[in-house]
Amino acid sequence: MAKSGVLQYAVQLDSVTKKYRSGRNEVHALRGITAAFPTGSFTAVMGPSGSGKSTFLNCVAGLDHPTSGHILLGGTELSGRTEAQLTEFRRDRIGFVFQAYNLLSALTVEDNVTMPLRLADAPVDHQHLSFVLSAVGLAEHRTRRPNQLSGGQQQRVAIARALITRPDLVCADEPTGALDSRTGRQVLALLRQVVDEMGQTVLMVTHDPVAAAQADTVVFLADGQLAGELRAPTPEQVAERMTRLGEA
Ligand SMILES: Nc1ncnc2c1ncn2[C@@H]1O[C@H](COP(=O)(O)OP(=O)(O)OP(=O)(O)O)[C@@H](O)[C@H]1O
Repeated sequence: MAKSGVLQYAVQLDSVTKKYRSGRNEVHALRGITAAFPTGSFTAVMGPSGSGKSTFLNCVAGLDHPTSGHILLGGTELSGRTEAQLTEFRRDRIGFVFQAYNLLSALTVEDNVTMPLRLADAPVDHQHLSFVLSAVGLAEHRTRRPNQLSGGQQQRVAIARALITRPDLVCADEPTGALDSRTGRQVLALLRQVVDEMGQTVLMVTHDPVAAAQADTVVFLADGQLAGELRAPTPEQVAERMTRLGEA
């Protein structure tokens, strides 16, 4: 999203490579990725199985180290940081939404959502908490526990938890993978709303063309390299591109 006429990027990658050693073999999971994702944008990452999507997301989120290249998140260079610095960076600057909601069953909705603040020893901004809980439609359920919620509601808690620190980036890995299609659509609409109304930046890995079509842009990976992108995509265009990349 342009601010003061200047395009700002939440995430920038410059020539990022990742090699894994697997026995005697080297696997080139990422082969020189250069890309930039504007602040306030919603991007889906797609590609055939093994194309490097998870590696890409893990490197951007500071969960894994690139072998070479640079990643800037909110203007901060990730390389050269210690594990402790990366842990702190992730906690404060990145929100995560996974296929499995990863909620703590003994805690209420509200305590799950504020967990990242407690881990950071940061005070709870109650106004922001109420805003986030309302935004995800859980204001009425703040004292419930996860087992008293539907799958879609649990994913909403996870999204609220991802937003509570006002992160530079929300990383979503198959966020609708465990949901039926109707509930999945509601969760995607919420992610869309988070981008449009809160100005959040969302990067989402998905296998689902319908999910990807909610994004502003879909970037495709094939064999660890960028293989094009689609702006304002339709599910049909995404599915057709995936078929061409070798995945039905
Ligand atoms: N820890 C690891 N050690 C060795 N090789 C790995 C490791 N993690 C990933 N790879 C390899 O790197 C390549 C990219 O894997 P990655 O998981 O990023 O792909 P993906 O596109 O997310 O796949 P999927 O859609 O199946 O989840 C694959 O060849 C994979 O086998």
